[in-house]
Amino acid sequence: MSQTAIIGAGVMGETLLSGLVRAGRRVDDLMVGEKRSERARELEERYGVAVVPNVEAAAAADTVMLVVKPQDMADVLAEVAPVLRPGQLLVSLAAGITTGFIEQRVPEGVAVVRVMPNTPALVDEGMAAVSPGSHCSEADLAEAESLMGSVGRVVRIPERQQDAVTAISGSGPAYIFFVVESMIEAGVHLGLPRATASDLVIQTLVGSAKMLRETGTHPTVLREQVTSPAGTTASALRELEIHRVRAAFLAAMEAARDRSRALAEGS
Ligand SMILES: NC(=O)C1=CN([C@@H]2O[C@H](COP(=O)(O)OP(=O)(O)OC[C@H]3O[C@@H](n4cnc5c(N)ncnc54)[C@H](OP(=O)(O)O)[C@@H]3O)[C@@H](O)[C@H]2O)C=CC1
Ligand SMILES: O=C(O)[C@@H]1CCC=N1
Repeated sequence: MSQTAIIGAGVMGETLLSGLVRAGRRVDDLMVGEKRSERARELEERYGVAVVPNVEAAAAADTVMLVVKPQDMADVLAEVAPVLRPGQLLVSLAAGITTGFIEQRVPEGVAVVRVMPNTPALVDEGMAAVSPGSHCSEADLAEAESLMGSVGRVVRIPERQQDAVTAISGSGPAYIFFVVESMIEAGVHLGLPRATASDLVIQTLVGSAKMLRETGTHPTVLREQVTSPAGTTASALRELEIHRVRAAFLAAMEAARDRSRALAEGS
């Protein structure tokens, strides 16, 4: 079995690690590169995985997953590049960082795949979009897809779409949680106990998501089915239109897309 290293075990790195373990990857075939010793101890205790210096992880692994912040990527690549060799696969999960950025900093012949994951991977409902770099074989791409497929769905996309994907599915869970928070607060304003409001909103979200997935019906049709003439939903939706919520979503996602582009330039 090939060895996989995860460099950077924060929120997303640990999500991936836990998913790979749940999916049956042998802990002996996994390792983590981390710099904080307290965090290293925590991960060793929680998963029984070896936590080693980045250089050791990069030298030993067949596949190295880079899960550090975009702003730390250049430093980490400078640290591990001297031990990388042709035939290894680098899978970057960092927002904004292009395969070209990585390829310029590692030895020629090292394959690079760019991935945009999301946090629902924690419950095996992740959405990951993968794009090959310029020296990437079908087998490399398949390995990246297999790793990400352990924690959810995977799609292949051209790299030029990655910034938009980051704005939609990468950051997307945060928008959904923001809507959920807002609806719970509204329920509290309307006099419901917080726990009741929370239950109502979460089940409404889960039920609606399941309808979207299982019926395949367009969201506009599903929304219209809820909206009785001169009814309660029509009154609510009119307020959302007056407050330009649709336009706000567009502006928000354009801002996320632009931020992803800027991260590639190191800002
Ligand atoms: N969170 C999310 O929803 C998503 C995140 N991503 C991407 O995943 C990446 C990680 O994000 P996230 O997990 O949220 O961020 P975190 O800050 O939670 O995790 C980054 C981890 O990298 C560690 N780290 C920093 N420098 C080094 C180094 N030199 N060597 C080893 N480890 C290092 C950090 O340690 P320390 O804390 O000690 O600095 C931290 O544990 C980012 O590039 C982000 O764009 C992509 C999609 C979704
Ligand atoms: O906010 C971020 O930059 C990361 C990338 C996508 C989700 N979280």
